[in-house]
Amino acid sequence: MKHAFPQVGAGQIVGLFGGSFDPPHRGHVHVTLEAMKAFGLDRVWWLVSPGNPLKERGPAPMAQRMAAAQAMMRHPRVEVTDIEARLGTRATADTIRRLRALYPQVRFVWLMGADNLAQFHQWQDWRYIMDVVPIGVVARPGERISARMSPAARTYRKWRLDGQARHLLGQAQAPAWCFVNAPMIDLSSTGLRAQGEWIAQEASLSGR
Ligand SMILES: Nc1ncnc2c1ncn2[C@@H]1O[C@H](COP(=O)(O)OP(=O)(O)OP(=O)(O)O)[C@@H](O)[C@H]1O
Ligand SMILES: O=C(O)c1ccc[n+]([C@@H]2O[C@H](COP(=O)([O-])O)[C@@H](O)[C@H]2O)c1
Repeated sequence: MKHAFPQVGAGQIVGLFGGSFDPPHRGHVHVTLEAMKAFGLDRVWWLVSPGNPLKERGPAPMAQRMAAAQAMMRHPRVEVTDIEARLGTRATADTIRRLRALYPQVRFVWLMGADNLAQFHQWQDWRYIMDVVPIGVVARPGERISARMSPAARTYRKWRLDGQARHLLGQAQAPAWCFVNAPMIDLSSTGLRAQGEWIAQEASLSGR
């Protein structure tokens, strides 16, 4: 039986990779695999968001994005979930509060691309997030400098783990964050939407 909430053993390190996934693309898969390897994660959960609080445009319907994400990300240690819709949370800080209460034995790590670190100080309760979960940031084309110079990176510069210690991030006590310069993939959902690739990609994933 498929459980509504992912099952995970005590003591496991779970990377939370939140996104609109509108549509999902190979960049998301790449970040997931790089992060799993770099930060010593046991599992990654893709949190398909009901809607980014900072984006005005609402995403495509959840069922469509979930189906496409499940087809795109097939890996035994990665789970694609609509848990935020089930919990009724949208802001990441609220999701993390709820997940920590639901899974007290699990160590969560928040994962994101460098563009989100550049904007992180605009997120609701962003300091709470920094203070309770380690954060793994993966390089994204064109975003290296803006991320490193961002208010969040500067405020928390003392707690940045050196790249060489990245495999310790999953076990680190927050605040702790790490930026990895993995090889980058220059893909975005915006670009795919502009090319009308959403429909084409969905059709090819579902074998139509
Ligand atoms: N090519 C990429 N390289 C690194 N990180 C990425 C890449 N694409 C997406 N991400 C990260 O994946 C997470 C989810 O991103 P999202 O679903 O918004 O995709 P996106 O391509 O950024 O979409 P959009 O163009 O609509 O903003 C974010 O943390 C984002 O930084
Ligand atoms: O909590 C916030 O205020 C907040 C603001 C912007 C983005 N987020 C989260 O960041 C993740 C990436 O969002 P997106 O739209 O860039 O894929 C997704 O899980 C969003 O819910 C969260």
